[in-house]
Amino acid sequence: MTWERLAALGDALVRVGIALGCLFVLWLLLGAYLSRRRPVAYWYGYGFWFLLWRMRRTWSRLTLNADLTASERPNTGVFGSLVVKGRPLRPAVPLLIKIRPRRFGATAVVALQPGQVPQPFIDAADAMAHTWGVHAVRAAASRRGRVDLTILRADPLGDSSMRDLRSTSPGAAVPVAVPEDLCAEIGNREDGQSWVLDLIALPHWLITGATQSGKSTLINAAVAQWAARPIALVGIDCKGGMELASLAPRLSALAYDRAQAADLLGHLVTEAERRMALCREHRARNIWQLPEHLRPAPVIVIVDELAELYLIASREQKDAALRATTNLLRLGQLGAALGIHLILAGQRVGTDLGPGISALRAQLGGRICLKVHDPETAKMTLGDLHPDAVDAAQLIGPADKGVAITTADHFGWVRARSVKFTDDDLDQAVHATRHLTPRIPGLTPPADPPVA
Ligand SMILES: Nc1ncnc2c1ncn2[C@@H]1O[C@H](COP(=O)(O)OP(=O)(O)OP(=O)(O)O)[C@@H](O)[C@H]1O
Repeated sequence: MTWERLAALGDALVRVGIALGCLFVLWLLLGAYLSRRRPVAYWYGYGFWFLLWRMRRTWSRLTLNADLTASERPNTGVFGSLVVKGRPLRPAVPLLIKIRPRRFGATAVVALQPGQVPQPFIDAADAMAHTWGVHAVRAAASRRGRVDLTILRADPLGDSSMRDLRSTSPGAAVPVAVPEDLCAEIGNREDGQSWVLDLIALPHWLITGATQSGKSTLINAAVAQWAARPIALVGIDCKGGMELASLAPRLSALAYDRAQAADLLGHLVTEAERRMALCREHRARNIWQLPEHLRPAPVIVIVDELAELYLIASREQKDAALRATTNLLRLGQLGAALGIHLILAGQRVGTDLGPGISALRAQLGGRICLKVHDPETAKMTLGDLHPDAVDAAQLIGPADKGVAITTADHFGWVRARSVKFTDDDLDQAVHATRHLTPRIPGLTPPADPPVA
């Protein structure tokens, strides 16, 4: 090869090198622009591929260090009279497959080795998040032999700015309720989906949270949507009506103390029995199977400070408390199919409220636990359905307003954050929809604002 040809080749190589360098710089600049302006596009174009590379590169070491491997041969041996157990010499690494990008991060599936169970993978979710440098990893076993991983690239709950939740325009009368009316979108879930209170899927809810944790904000965000639909809202606020008074114009009834609550709940039990007879007569298994012209309005009973119904200071209060809590339990048992739903909120729920509280809790399939001060409330709210969620609930900090652990479809539970819904938003929604307030037999709408 002559000197000229070598020089020409060198020249060409330098030009290719410069072109590649320019492309690389352009690629970096585009990445920097997208990461600031278009985070989702950045994730699909850049972030996810870095994560994929990182997951593939670290998977074997991660499984080894976190004891997630199986052994191809038994890892016990007999030496004389001793049985020795050790680390397998040839560990079998479970397969990491189906790594797919998603808006919120990624999903992947772990194919377990024979003899492995999902629990160690669920426990090691934190180790995975640290290794891959992501916000969180959730592991759930939905199928035999598989563990589904949901990888969250960042905390999607950081922003709780209010979106337009009032999909049904307030003021527009809708004559007959349909099941979808019972869904209220109240915020964002950690997996990037909307946080929806769906009273058809889960008819009754328990919401716990210390003072200033965000209970009212969350309930009000739901109420604003229900108010715009043909749904009766009923309030029980034994703190003298202080919390629910702002809903009064749109409430079909409001009780300010335990005796009034006992009467109100008694009327609702009678209404449940009337609906039951109606369903029986028309061979319907729930109110949604009734002909439209006969279908009664769904009723949502909102109880603020549940403990106030249970705690008694004197013998006279005992009778009212017993009536109120027995009626509440009956509604929990009968209400779901009859369109009577319970949203029960409180700062503290514990076994000290009496044996009735556990029976009531068993009827409340939907759970929301905001920041609570005592482990028992977190356990009472989540422990019976999702024992592994109790620790997550206790990690919610006092500054995490509106952040909660909540019941969720296929995950079992998920972290979520409600929208920031202001008192002005609520006033607007309540006043724009007051003419939609349905009449329920036996209930009288509140006439005037309560006197505390
Ligand atoms: N999702 C959210 N994002 C930001 N701030 C929120 C959120 N939810 C609630 N807050 C704020 O937290 C504070 C307390 O909220 P809220 O009144 O709903 O709490 P609470 O649990 O009902 O309190 P209390 O039991 O004392 O009535 C309010 O200032 C509210 O604006």
